[in-house]
Amino acid sequence: MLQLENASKLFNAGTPDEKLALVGVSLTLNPGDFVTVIGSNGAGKSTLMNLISGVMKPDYGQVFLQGKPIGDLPEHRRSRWIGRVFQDPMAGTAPRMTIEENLAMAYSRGKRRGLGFGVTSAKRSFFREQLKRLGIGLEDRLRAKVGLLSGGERQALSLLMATFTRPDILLLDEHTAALDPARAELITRLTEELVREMSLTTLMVTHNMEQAIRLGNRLIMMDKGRVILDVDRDRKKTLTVEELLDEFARISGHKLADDRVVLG
Ligand SMILES: Nc1ncnc2c1ncn2[C@@H]1O[C@H](COP(=O)(O)OP(=O)(O)OP(=O)(O)O)[C@@H](O)[C@H]1O
Repeated sequence: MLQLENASKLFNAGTPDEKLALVGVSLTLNPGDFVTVIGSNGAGKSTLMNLISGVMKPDYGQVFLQGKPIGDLPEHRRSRWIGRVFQDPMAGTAPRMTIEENLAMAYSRGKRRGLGFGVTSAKRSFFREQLKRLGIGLEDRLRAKVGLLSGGERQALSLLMATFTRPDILLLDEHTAALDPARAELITRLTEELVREMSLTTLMVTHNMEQAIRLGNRLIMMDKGRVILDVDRDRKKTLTVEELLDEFARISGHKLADDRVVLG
């Protein structure tokens, strides 16, 4: 279980650029929750992800994972429990290393020290088996350099690397936004499959309203550093994009200003 308790983040305190990016956000993700996150530009979505993953610490409030405070732990210490996939396919993998070396690196996360990044034959067959699940033939290219893969292939690999150690929390940061529609659809399908098979507790930021409604069991809406609406499974089942946007405007007092919005 992940909990944010009254988490706030202030940038450039005491300067003319001071910005309260998160304002006392309290949020609980129950085991197996798959929560989609939408909001205006600058609403605080990335900051929320950064506080959870440990890229930055909250200025006030706390983050708890399985009941333990983790707000002071750096990102690398949290990475054994928290997997993250970014929008940029270049971000999650090491381009000069091979597919199997990348996988070995991800695999060693969260394991006891001393196991190293080495690729043993047992690991290799495990990796091959995992890659097969993606259904895009990467299992036959274990020794290919990751820099040679297409954006979609890299993103599929990043997704696998972020999930195959079964993290307590999976953070998806607009992870399909930089892909063409066909590849975005492939990554979305893989995401749904992996999350379902492993019952991963997932938080996914998206600019695609239709996707935000269709995926997962909860949807949260953010505006000006606050969570302004938390939509449950039942309401989500019947919600339309139009109703979602109307609801946003009703609660926030303004239209959803998202320059990358995709209605569906
Ligand atoms: N490192 C930083 N230094 C200063 N201000 C920042 C920093 N990171 C974010 N901000 C500001 O905090 C606010 C929230 O930003 P954040 O990136 O979390 O929003 P977002 O909801 O992810 O926006 P978008 O959808 O446009 O990517 C914005 O006003 C942003 O300019």
